[in-house]
Amino acid sequence: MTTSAPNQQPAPTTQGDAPVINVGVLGARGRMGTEVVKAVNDADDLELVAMVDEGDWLFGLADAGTQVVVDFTRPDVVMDNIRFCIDNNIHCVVGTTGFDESRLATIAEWLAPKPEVGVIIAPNFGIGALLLMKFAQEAARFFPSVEVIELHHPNKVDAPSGTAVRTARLIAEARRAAGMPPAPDATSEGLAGARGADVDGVPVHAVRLAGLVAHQEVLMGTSGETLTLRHDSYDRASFMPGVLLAVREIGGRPGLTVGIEHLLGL
Ligand SMILES: NC(=O)C1=CN([C@@H]2O[C@H](COP(=O)(O)OP(=O)(O)OC[C@H]3O[C@@H](n4cnc5c(N)ncnc54)[C@H](O)[C@@H]3O)[C@@H](O)[C@H]2O)C=CC1
Ligand SMILES: O=C(O)C1=N[C@H](C(=O)O)C[C@H](O)C1
Repeated sequence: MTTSAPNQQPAPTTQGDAPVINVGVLGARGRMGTEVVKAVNDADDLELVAMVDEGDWLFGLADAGTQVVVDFTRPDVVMDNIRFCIDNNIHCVVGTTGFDESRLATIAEWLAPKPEVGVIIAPNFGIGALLLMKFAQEAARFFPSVEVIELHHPNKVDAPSGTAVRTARLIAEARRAAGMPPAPDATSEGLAGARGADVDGVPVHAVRLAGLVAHQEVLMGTSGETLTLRHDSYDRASFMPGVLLAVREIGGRPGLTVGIEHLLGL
């Protein structure tokens, strides 16, 4: 691990002729953090310089010469982490959930005086999940009815998932753009929550089940037919190509980027 003075971008090391990116992982002992540590260690062009988890000193990131932080922590701590990274000129690839418009606006304000720093907030790094969102957006205008079901492991801290919220919002935007009225629904809820959470007019249902990792279905319906789109992450390795892509690209993408679909040309 290398060290450098805080508040300065460290000089990159090299792997052959290619510069090596110094990576720090926040939430390094968690389910996703552990997988990121493995993926970074396996990549020739990346060097793991800092592993930080709850109770560790954030300044360790700057002291180790971190150029890009990957954050998989918790919604209640992630904003402080991002603030620290921006203040210390460290690019930030964030997979942690819990971002609404107000949080995104705050990050944009923090970034304003730091035009060279990049923050990528990605609700999902899985290629299949991103394609599902894209297909759902495409299909939305053809189906008056739509519901989202997300299914996850029971240790997940939040509900609904960040991916489900993003998917529902993208579908709602596509419906509005097509001038569609709200989805038909004559049901009155006998028990609160029976129809799921309302995200921008789209019902979102959250299932928590032992044995699952991360899964999502979008159900669409019209007269006499339905369309079901489903994505399954069976292993957290599924998120790693997207995470590494963001780590490699963020240096060339200053400012705030939401989602990695543009990095993939989607
Ligand atoms: N964008 C994506 O593709 C994905 C996002 N996620 C999201 O990532 C987040 C983490 O998920 P998991 O790894 O399953 O959770 P986890 O609970 O296994 O890991 C979180 C880790 O963060 C640590 N932590 C807590 N506070 C911290 C702090 N202040 N500084 C540093 N570390 C701290 C915890 O000790 C723990 O080790 C969740 O918000 C989850 O929804 C999960 C999978 C994929
Ligand atoms: O906590 C998880 O596991 C996941 N979180 C993200 C989310 O909330 O969308 C991404 C993926 O669904 C796995």
